[in-house]
Amino acid sequence: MTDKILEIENITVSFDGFKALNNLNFNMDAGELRVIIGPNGAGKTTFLDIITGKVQPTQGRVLFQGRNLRRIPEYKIARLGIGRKFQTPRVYLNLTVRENLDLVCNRNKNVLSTLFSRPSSSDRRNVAGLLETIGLVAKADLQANLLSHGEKQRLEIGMLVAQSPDLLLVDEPVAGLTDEETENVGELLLALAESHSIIVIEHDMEFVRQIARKVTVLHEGSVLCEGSIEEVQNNPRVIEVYLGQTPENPHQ
Ligand SMILES: Nc1ncnc2c1ncn2[C@@H]1O[C@H](COP(=O)(O)OP(=O)(O)OP(=O)(O)O)[C@@H](O)[C@H]1O
Repeated sequence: MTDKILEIENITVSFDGFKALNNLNFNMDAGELRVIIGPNGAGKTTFLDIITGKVQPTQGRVLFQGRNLRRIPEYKIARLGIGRKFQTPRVYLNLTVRENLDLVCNRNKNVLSTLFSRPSSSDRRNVAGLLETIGLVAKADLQANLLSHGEKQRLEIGMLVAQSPDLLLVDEPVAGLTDEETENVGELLLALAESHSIIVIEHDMEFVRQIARKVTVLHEGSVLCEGSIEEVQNNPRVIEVYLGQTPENPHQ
């Protein structure tokens, strides 16, 4: 048994010779909430793609709970316990919040039987608990198209959690959200982090400060540095990469 939920060893991903990931090494303990930042084109999305099996590495390997994911198809990796939340919410807009959650809580049944049969008492408990967790109890019977963007994001995170993943991958969850919605999503992720391992990719530094314990900075397909938000923000190489210039020498 390993206490590492994820180990990424010497991963390179080449697209026609261009290395989107370049000899990248990364690992994460079970139970961690890790935030990944990096300038545009640093390789953040590709990093998630190699974990979920959407992209196969040119070189290197990904171990999830000690298991090599090489050549395992995307849908099987999802079943092993890796859930991914994309940037734009993918909820069923014509269903209510509760129906959306019912669907995933009953994912072994088909859509029609889920909608037209009475959910079992354990399913009801699950859905009630999830509604509570995502803060949408009062909106449970509202159609999802009437939710705000932030509420849709929270609903989709709830749908992901309903599938009981061991590792949650969350891609820019607060892009386009108001400050209040951003804070709500942050609180939700912090609550989920008590019982899940989570990787969040994010640009919004205010949000990163709200949720981050440990931050990994990607640059040109490799890990530039890791540490607390303060360590990372004060790292001269990070400053250089973000500003695109060498920081001024304070002694000059
Ligand atoms: N399928 C592909 N074919 C060719 N190049 C690609 C492909 N996917 C990504 N890239 C390139 O790889 C690099 C890393 O892309 P990636 O989307 O992973 O970066 P990112 O850090 O997520 O960027 P952003 O913050 O802009 O979303 C970029 O230069 C991108 O153009």
